[in-house]
Amino acid sequence: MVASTFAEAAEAIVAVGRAFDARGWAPATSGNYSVRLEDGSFAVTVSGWHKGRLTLDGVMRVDGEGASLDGKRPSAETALHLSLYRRFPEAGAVLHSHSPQAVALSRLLGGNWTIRGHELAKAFPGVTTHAVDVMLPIVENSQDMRDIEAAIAPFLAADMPPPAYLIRGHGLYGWGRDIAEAERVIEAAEWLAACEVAERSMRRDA
Ligand SMILES: CSCCC(=O)C(=O)COP(=O)(O)O
Ligand SMILES: [Zn+2]
Repeated sequence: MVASTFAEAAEAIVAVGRAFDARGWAPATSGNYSVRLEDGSFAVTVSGWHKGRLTLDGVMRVDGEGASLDGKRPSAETALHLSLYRRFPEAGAVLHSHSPQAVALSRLLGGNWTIRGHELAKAFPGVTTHAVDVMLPIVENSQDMRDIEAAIAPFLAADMPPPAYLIRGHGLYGWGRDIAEAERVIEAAEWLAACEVAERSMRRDA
């Protein structure tokens, strides 16, 4: 993990918001992004901003409990970011996208999502071959972040934890050692979700 200053993190978060919005992964005011800072606090998006139109003002600092350090209101989903940082001390960034393909897939599947036989799975940290199943959990949505944290906790506690997870009817969470790695995880999961949805519709039509 490369420790960031707040200024570096805020610039990177603004750039991620533009990139995700350009790809249709941040409609309306959806999505949120965070980076672990060198002093142990976290840079996170301010709640309610359109993530494609973020400025440095739309990024703020919270402590490890999610308390605002600058009077701004952090993302409503800050607790989900912080639980990932607690579980993975090496994680330097957490990103959350709301794409149509990830949300559609989460609604189509009754259980978790197993990615099988895809070369692109090698974009996930630690995956070195297509010949391995990568399971991304899908947990139920809730307006109470404690419900989502409790639902994902057993998966994150596993010896081989997933590189990302989905919240049903809501979106995708991915993380990495730094924002570039977290972005790669989200990009791979989003592409794989689009592929899965396309494949299922082709099978249905065949
Ligand atoms: C209209 S988006 C609903 C809230 C959400 O899911 C999200 O990702 C954005 O919430 P935030 O408080 O981080 O702006
Ligand atoms: Zn969300």
